[in-house]
Amino acid sequence: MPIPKAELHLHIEGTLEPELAFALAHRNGVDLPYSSPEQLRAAYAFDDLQSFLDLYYQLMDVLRTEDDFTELAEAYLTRAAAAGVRHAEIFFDPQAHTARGVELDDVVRGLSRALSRAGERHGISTRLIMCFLRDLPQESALATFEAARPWFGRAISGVGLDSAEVGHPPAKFADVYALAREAGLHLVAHAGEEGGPEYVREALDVLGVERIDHGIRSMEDPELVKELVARRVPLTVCPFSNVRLRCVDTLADHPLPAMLEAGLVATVNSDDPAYFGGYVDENFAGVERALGLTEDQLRLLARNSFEASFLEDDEERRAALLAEVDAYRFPARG
Ligand SMILES: Nc1ncnc2[nH]cnc12
Ligand SMILES: [Zn+2]
Repeated sequence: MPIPKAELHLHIEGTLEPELAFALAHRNGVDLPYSSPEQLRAAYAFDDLQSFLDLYYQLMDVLRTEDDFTELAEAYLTRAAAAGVRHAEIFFDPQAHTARGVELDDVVRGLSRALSRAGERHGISTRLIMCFLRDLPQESALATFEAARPWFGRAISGVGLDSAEVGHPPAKFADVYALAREAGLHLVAHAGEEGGPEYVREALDVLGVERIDHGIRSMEDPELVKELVARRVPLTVCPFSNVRLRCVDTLADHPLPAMLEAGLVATVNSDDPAYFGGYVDENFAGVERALGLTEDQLRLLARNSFEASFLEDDEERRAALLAEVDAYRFPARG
């Protein structure tokens, strides 16, 4: 069994495997511009974040009903359990669905149904984080926030910020983050993926986020790194994603070892595993192989994932999961 871990950076729409996309397209009468799952998978060659997002938003069109969202999340949770995931904080993109005429309540109800069964079925505790699309105006995020209010503190635990980063700095969303803070929600944001370290700085200072999603470009600003270390702000790093979206040349060039060396609270996650070549266990195995990470470093990454998770309402579970990590024995290396 892979080492126990929390997955903290996972877009549920990014777990839509080609086979499920075709099954849902058939069920819902949606035409896909590909003839087979194999042909679709062959289109997964990206030049940058935008070229991925174009396909990601296009393929989402197959998700129409509450049941579709339940099936999507159930498939992820089944795969995540095999990856050693014991706690998952899952992103979703409400605006990408409501813009197509899918009701927010259907999305949340469908996802929640799978998430609420995950403890019993898969031994996984879960949280749901609603992301705002940063390439849309803040007014759209504000309207989404108000529509989602009935779910706060029940199905929805936090807000995040994703989609095209460059040209859409965190400060654009200062008002909606202030409201989310007042509502008692957790705050995270993608920053420093394609955008520079100034995006990370702004997410911390203006939005007041508790975690940074990606954050790899923080490494370009030593003062920022010092602050992230001192404040123990976690970074949810996604190695396969960074390579597939050409933020990093190859896995062997990934800054993860330097981040750990600097004392950052880095974690390893899969981002959009159906598109980027692997789930979180495969990301762990990939960095182990390409970067020669030691067992101590792998254990630290797993510990960091639970320490960075929003489990403060269940400290007993956090402690139990950390104890599982400490007791884990790695298989003999071949
Ligand atoms: N890696 C990523 N960056 C920004 N937005 C996203 N939406 C889904 N995956 C994303
Ligand atoms: Zn992401």
